[in-house]
Amino acid sequence: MKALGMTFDYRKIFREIADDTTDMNDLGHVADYIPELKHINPEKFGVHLTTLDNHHYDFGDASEKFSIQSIAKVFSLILAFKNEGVSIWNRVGVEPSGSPFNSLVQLEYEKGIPRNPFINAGALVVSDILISYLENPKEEFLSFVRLLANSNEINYNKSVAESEKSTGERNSALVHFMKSFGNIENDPDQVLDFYFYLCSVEMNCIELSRAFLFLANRGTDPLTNNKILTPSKAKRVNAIMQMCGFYDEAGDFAFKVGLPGKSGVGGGIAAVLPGEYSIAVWSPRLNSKGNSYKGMKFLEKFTTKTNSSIF
Ligand SMILES: N[C@@H](CCC(=O)O)C(=O)O
Repeated sequence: MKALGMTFDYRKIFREIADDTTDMNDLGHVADYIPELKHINPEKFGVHLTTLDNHHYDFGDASEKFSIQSIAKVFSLILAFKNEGVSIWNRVGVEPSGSPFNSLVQLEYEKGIPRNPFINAGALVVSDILISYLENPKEEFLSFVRLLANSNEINYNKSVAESEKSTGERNSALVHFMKSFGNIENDPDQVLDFYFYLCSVEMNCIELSRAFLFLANRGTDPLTNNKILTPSKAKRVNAIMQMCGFYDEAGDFAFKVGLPGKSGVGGGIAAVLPGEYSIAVWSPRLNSKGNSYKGMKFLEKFTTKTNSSIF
């Protein structure tokens, strides 16, 4: 476990891996099912690592904002779990789905209870839970992400949210279908609107790795001492990331990288090594499963070179 207590020049390692992965630069495609995301420069690449003792290492476009998309599902889960407690698990499961993030098939068999909070159906239920008890869901969610990242420079991208809304038929089908099973309490349009906005949040690798840092430290932000989650809840969030954080490629990510993490179709990946660091990578071209092509490979090489893994 861990990086075996060794000290690494992480920036040098980042450079070496970047040089080593130039043959992958053209592999994969930028997500285009959300029209606004088509415009991203596919060549972008950034990485940032934050250690528990406040050391920072970056490379490339680490300070450029991008659409975090499904990575936001970790923040919404944390906010709901923090406030709602274990009753959340009556409405959403914790099993890997083994199917695409926007699949409808399992929901029919499983009577409207999504497999986990990171497939779209599960994140829509979590959005519904948040709407039920937050007075101003959008404002409060954004404040929470800003608190985690220790930055007030984080915002929704309205054009991305509205663009996804205009092509969001499948997510709309998921909400209505779950409502028919009684697993959505609020107005489906309100749930969808909140969900599209939270997916549209823009952050850079520096902010993302900062926001995930408390998950590497048993639920407490090591730099502010802010207790975000209890150690037990932080453990559970990490376990869900490990099992369900990479669509139907979670097994592959565990096998090759060996860290709990979460990806998004904007090309971002955030991951943590408990007791040591959090890391965020961004490269917009996606593989056929919807994960960042180069981001996955980069992290595989990184954890191999630094001998760091939870296993
Ligand atoms: N907003 C995206 C999120 C997808 C993702 O990043 O996995 C969707 O619902 O399709």
